[in-house]
Amino acid sequence: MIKMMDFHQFLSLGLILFIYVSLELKIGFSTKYTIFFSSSVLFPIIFHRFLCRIFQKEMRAIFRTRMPSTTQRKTAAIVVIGDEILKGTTRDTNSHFLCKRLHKLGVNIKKISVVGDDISEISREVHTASGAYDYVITSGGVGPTHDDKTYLGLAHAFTDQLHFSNEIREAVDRFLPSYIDKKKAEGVGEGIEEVVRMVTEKLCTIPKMSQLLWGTQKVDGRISTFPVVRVANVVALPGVPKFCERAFDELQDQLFPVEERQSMYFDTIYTDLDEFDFSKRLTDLATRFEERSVQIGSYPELKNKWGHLWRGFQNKFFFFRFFKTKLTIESESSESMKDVLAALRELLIGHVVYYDTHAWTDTVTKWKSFKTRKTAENHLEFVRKLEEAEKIVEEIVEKYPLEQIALSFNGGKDCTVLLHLLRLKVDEKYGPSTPIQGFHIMVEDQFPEATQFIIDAAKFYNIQVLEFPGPLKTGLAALKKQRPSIIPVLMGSRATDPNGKYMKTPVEWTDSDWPKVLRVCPILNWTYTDVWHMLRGLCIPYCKLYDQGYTSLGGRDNTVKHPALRIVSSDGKEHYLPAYKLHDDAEERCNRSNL
Ligand SMILES: Cc1cc2nc3c(=O)[nH]c(=O)nc-3n(C[C@H](O)[C@H](O)[C@H](O)COP(=O)(O)OP(=O)(O)OC[C@H]3O[C@@H](n4cnc5c(N)ncnc54)[C@H](O)[C@@H]3O)c2cc1C
Ligand SMILES: NC(=O)C1=CN([C@@H]2O[C@H](COP(=O)(O)OP(=O)(O)OC[C@H]3O[C@@H](n4cnc5c(N)ncnc54)[C@H](O)[C@@H]3O)[C@@H](O)[C@H]2O)C=CC1
Ligand SMILES: [Co+2]
Ligand SMILES: [K+]
Ligand SMILES: [Mg+2]
Repeated sequence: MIKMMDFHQFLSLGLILFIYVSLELKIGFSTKYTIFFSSSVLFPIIFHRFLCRIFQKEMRAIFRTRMPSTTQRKTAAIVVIGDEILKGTTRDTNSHFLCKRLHKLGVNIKKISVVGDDISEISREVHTASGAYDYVITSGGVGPTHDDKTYLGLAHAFTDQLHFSNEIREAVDRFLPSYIDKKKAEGVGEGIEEVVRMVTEKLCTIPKMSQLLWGTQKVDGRISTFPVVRVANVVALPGVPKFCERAFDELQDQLFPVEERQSMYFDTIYTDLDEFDFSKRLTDLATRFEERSVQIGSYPELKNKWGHLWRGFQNKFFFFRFFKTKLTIESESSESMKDVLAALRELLIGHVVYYDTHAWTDTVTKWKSFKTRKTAENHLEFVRKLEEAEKIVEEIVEKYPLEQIALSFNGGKDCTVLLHLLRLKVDEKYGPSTPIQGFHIMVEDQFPEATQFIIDAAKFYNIQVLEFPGPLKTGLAALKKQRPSIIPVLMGSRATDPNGKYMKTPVEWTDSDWPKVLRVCPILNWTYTDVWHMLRGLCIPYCKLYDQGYTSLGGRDNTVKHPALRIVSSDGKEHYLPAYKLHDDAEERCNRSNL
C-alpha cells in the first residue's frame, strides 16, 4: 500500500509539473483547455486513493480522540420486518431480545428500524444499514405466505437474482412428510400436494448470493433443522419469537466467535435522589469519563407511583418503592470502572441505595454484605437476630439430609423470610441448583395474589411446594403420609403470633395430638419490623398484597387492609400505604376479624 501511494504521488507530481511547464510554454487555448480538463479529471482519479487514505486517517484520528473504543467495537442494526408490527396488532419483542443478547456479546447496537412487508422498504432499509454497520439482523418475513417478502427485499438491496435452493429443499423435505401425514390423518389432506408445492417454492426461493447458516442445537449439539439465510453482512431471522430466539441461540457462536468478543464491564447504582438533584454534576462527571470510554446512563423509576401520589402530603408519607433513579455504567476497562464507581458514590454520597432484582441468586455473598451494611448502620440488635436465625437454620441443614427438611409455606411474609434463609444455607452447603422442598396446606379462602406468589416464589427459589387440603392438622398428616421421612419443618411463627405463645423455644416437637414433626421457628423472637427490615433490606420478593395495605394475610373473608395505613388525598380518594410503613408491632393484626 505504501508503495502504491508513493507511485500515485509520483505520478501526480509529474502531472502537476507537466501542467505547469505546458502553461509556461504558452501553448494555444484549446491545448490549454484539454490539459486543464484532463488534469481536473485525472487528478482526482490518481489522487483518489491517496486523498481517501488521508481523509480516513483524519476521520479515524478525530473519532479516536472522541470515542476511542466504540470504533473498534462491532456495530449492528436490527431491521424488524412485518406489517403486523406497524399496524400495532403484534408488539415487537424480537428487537428487545436481540438487543439484550447483542449487548451481552459486546456488540454496539446503533439502530432499530421497523418496516412493513414491502420489497422496496425492506431493500432500502437493508441497503443503508448494510453499508453503515458491521452486522444487520432482520426479523420476520421469511415464512411461506405471499406477504413474506424479506428474501425479495434482500435480493433487491444487493441487486441480486433469486434462485431455488436445493439445500433448503432438503430441509423442507425432512419436515413436510410428517406435516402431510398429520393433515391427512385429520382429514384435511385434500389438495395438500398443491399446498406443499407452493410452500416449498416459497421457502426455497432465496437470493443467489445467499449463504446458508446452519447453527448448533442447544440441547444435543446437533446441527439445526432449518438454515438461516445470510446475504453479505445481513442475517435474516424468522419473525415468530420462538423461532427467532432459537435461531439466534443456535447461531450465536458462529456469528460472534468467542475469541473475537470484546468483554465489557457493567455496573448499576441506585439512588433515592431525583435526576434533577444531580443532573448538572452528573453531566460534568460523565464528560470527564467519556475520554476514558465510560458510558453512564440515568433512568428515573417511573413506576414510582406512591412517590407521586403522596407528593404534597406530610413528609412521613413521602416515600418510593425502592429507588428513584437508576444509573448504569459501562466501561471498557476495570480500572476506569473502579474510578467511575468511586466518583459516582462520592457524588451521590448518602443517597446510594441497595437494590436487587434477583435476591434469590448469589445469596451467600449478598447475605454477608447485608450483615456488614447493617452493622455499619449500627443496627446491632437486628444483626444479632439475623445471626441467631441463621444459626438455627444452619444447624438443621447440617444435621438433616435435604429430603428430611421441609418449609411450611403459605406465602406469608414470615415464612418468606424462612424461604430465603433456607435457600441461603442450602446454597452454602449444596450449591444454588439444589432444589428444596416445601408444602402448603390450603386452609382458607385464599387470596389469588397469595396463591400466585407461592407459584412465583417456587420458581425463583427452586422450591417444590406440595399442596394439601386443610385444616392444618389433617394437611400435616397427609404430608407425613406422602413424605414419611420429613422431620424438621421450618415455620415462620413468631412469639407475637396468636398461637406463637405455645412455642417456648424456637425448636420443639409438635404437641402429642399433632402429627409428629420437629417445629423449627428461627424467627420466633423477631418483631414485625424485623421481618420487614430483612425483606426490604435484601429486596426479597413478597406477596404484593402487603404493598396494598394488608399487614397480615388470612382468608379473603376475614382480612382487610389495615386501618392505620389508610390515607385520604386532597381529592378525596382513599389510598393505603404498604405494610412495611406500619411501625407499631402490636397493631399488626388489627385487620384480621378472626383473630
Ligand atoms: C407444621 C405445623 C405444625 C404445627 N404444630 C402444632 C402443634 O403441635 N400444636 C398446635 O397447637 N398447633 C400447631 N400448629 C398450628 C400453629 O400453632 C398455628 O396455629 C398455625 O401455624 C397458624 O399460625 P398463625 O396464624 O399464628 O401465624 P402465621 O404467620 O399465619 O403462621 C405461622 C407459620 O406457620 C406456617 N403456616 C401457617 N399456615 C400455613 C399453611 N396453611 N400451610 C403451610 N404452612 C403454614 C408458616 O410457616 C407460617 O409462617 C402447627 C402448624 C404447622 C404448619
Ligand atoms: N431457522 C428457522 O427457524 C426458520 C424458520 N422458518 C419458518 O418460517 C415460518 C414463518 O416465518 P416468519 O418470518 O416468522 O413469518 P412472519 O414474518 O409472517 O411472522 C410470523 C409471526 O411472528 C410474529 N412476529 C413477527 N415479527 C415479530 C416481532 N418482531 N416480534 C414479535 N412477534 C413477531 C407475528 O405474530 C407474525 O404473525 C416459521 O413458522 C418457520 O417455520 C423460516 C426460516 C427460518
Ligand atoms: Co404471620
Ligand atoms: K406472514
Ligand atoms: Mg411477516
